[in-house]
Amino acid sequence: MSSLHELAHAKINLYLHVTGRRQADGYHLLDSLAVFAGAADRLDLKTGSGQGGHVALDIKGRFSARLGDEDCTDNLIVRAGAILREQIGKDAARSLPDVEITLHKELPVASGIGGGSADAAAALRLLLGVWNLDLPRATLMALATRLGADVPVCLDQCAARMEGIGEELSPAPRLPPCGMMLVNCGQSVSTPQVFKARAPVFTPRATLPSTWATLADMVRDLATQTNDLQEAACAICPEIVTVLDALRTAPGCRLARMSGSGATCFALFDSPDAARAAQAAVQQAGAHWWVWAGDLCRSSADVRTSIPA
Ligand SMILES: C[C@](O)(CO)[C@H](O)COP(=O)(O)OP(=O)(O)OC[C@H]1O[C@@H](n2ccc(N)nc2=O)[C@H](O)[C@@H]1O
Ligand SMILES: Nc1ncnc2c1ncn2[C@@H]1O[C@H](COP(=O)(O)OP(=O)(O)OP(=O)(O)O)[C@@H](O)[C@H]1O
Repeated sequence: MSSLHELAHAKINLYLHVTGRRQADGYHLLDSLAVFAGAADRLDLKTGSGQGGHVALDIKGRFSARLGDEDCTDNLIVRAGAILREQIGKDAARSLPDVEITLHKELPVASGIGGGSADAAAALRLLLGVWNLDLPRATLMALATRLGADVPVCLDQCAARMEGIGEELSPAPRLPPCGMMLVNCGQSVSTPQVFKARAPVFTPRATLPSTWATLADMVRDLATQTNDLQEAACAICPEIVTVLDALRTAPGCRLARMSGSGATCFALFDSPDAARAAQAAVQQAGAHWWVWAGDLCRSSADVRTSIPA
């Protein structure tokens, strides 16, 4: 019996422009810069004795109750297993070992930091390894996109520019040293509801450099960009405004903004230590808030993934 582990890091949208809309299915076309924070869920996998590639899921951790009531067949981790079995076909799937996955759910659910997507991507990485599957990268990316628009970027967990509906990935500018704080007020926000509620205007694609040498350079550029979902999310969940106020007035905060479709907001600081130093002040503004401070993953060396390039 082998035991494997993967971290599923939080995805943060430093900016998010809605640039258009896809005719076929109404999905929105995006231009976004996704980065990954040290905050993460953890997946532990053990192989079982049976065969057929069944994925049994047990959920623990701070936010497990948010998923506990749901039928695990809907969980993106179980769906990742199903999509891989479907890809290789029924006959080949029959000989796959069954697995038991424990999800330690430490990221808030439906919160704009792609926790479910990161879990799905981590499950794909684990299952590819334990089932010894060698899928072409393009096939894997297509499967990931079927699981969710955020899943492709979560496969590598490297900072990337996301375009298309999120599945067209290109390298991000080189990131400067900095620290990050994440705050979630505890209210789940539905991604489709936020997309539906936004004003029907589009923002052009951003112009990005190849490198940001300093945080000041990055903040100067980010200040000219927006999260086009922030206004709609604030209307649905007004406590986001309180969170943003607390972040903006925190000592050392250089920029504060909402991530994804909310409600989680992030703030950038000069260093992880500067972010951690401001944590208590922000927590005071909302005792029930989830507040995390630390590092941004700045290169692939900061995350452990097992997907070949
Ligand atoms: C807002 C972001 O978090 C930015 O990174 C993502 O675009 C959302 O990614 P996700 O949660 O993986 O989204 P999905 O599960 O694929 O889609 C949820 C719903 O959001 C809307 N949706 C999502 C992505 C997109 N580019 N356009 C959309 O309109 C659709 O109504 C869709 O039914
Ligand atoms: N493993 C999982 N973790 C979190 N949510 C999951 C998981 N599996 C299924 N879901 C469902 O997916 C939905 C979105 O969850 P998630 O936490 O990824 O949202 P999000 O942070 O808003 O994502 P995004 O930033 O990609 O929009 C939730 O409503 C939840 O019920």
